Amino acid sequence: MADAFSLREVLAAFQTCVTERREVLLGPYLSGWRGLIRFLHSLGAIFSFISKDAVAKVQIMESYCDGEQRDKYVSLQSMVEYELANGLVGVQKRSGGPDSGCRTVLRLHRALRWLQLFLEGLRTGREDSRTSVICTDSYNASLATYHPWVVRKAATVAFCALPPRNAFLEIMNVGTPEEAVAMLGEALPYICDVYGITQELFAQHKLLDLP
Ligand SMILES: CCCCCCCC/C=C\CCCCCCCC(=O)N[C@@H](COP(=O)(O)O)[C@H](O)/C=C/CCCCCCCCCCCCC
Repeated sequence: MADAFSLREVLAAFQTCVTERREVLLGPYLSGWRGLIRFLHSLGAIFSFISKDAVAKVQIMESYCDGEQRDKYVSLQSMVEYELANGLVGVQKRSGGPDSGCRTVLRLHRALRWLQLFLEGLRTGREDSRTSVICTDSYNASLATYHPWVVRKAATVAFCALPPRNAFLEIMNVGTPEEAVAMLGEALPYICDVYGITQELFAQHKLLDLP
């Protein structure tokens, strides 16, 4: 099936994100997100409010990457430099203008922290552990801080629909649960690396609290 989720492709995308100069390339970064969103779609309509928001953010970034200033949106580093130098990042409050690349990536970046915690929880969890609990714990330790009550509530209800851990590992399309766990062990360092570089870059430029 052409559109089926492939953890291998997501892994390859996050792996090729980071250059030798420790820059994060936006092309593979967004293609990693596209792969994750494809997986989210396969989990059913209850997750559609989450995937809609993720798709919207990826689309904003794709429009910058394909737009007139595309050469400034090759990497996170070039994007930050360009948007800061040109006063495109609204550091005080949302201006009503188009969302900047920095603000949009920040939302995805925070979600990447959730993903890191969730995949680590899945990888190290017991066979009989509940995916919904792993997901809720990871969410509460990361993204939930930035979400209003109503979003937190809706997200927590949706998590209850997640299949048990082994069924979840099977739908990841990698093979047996053991093979999926091994692949998660391979994937996580790349995701952590992308997260760490982005965190440092945004902290350095005081961009971690963009409204
Ligand atoms: C390796 C395979 C297994 C794991 C596959 C996981 C697939 C996950 C795919 C996508 C993750 C969703 C990313 C959501 C981005 C949310 C960004 C955000 O925080 N947006 C909020 C703030 O935006 P602004 O208003 O400031 O523009 C927005 O309010 C959010 C609304 C929607 C709710 C977001 C809930 C996020 C829950 C993340 C957990 C996803 C659960 C997936 C279950 C496996």
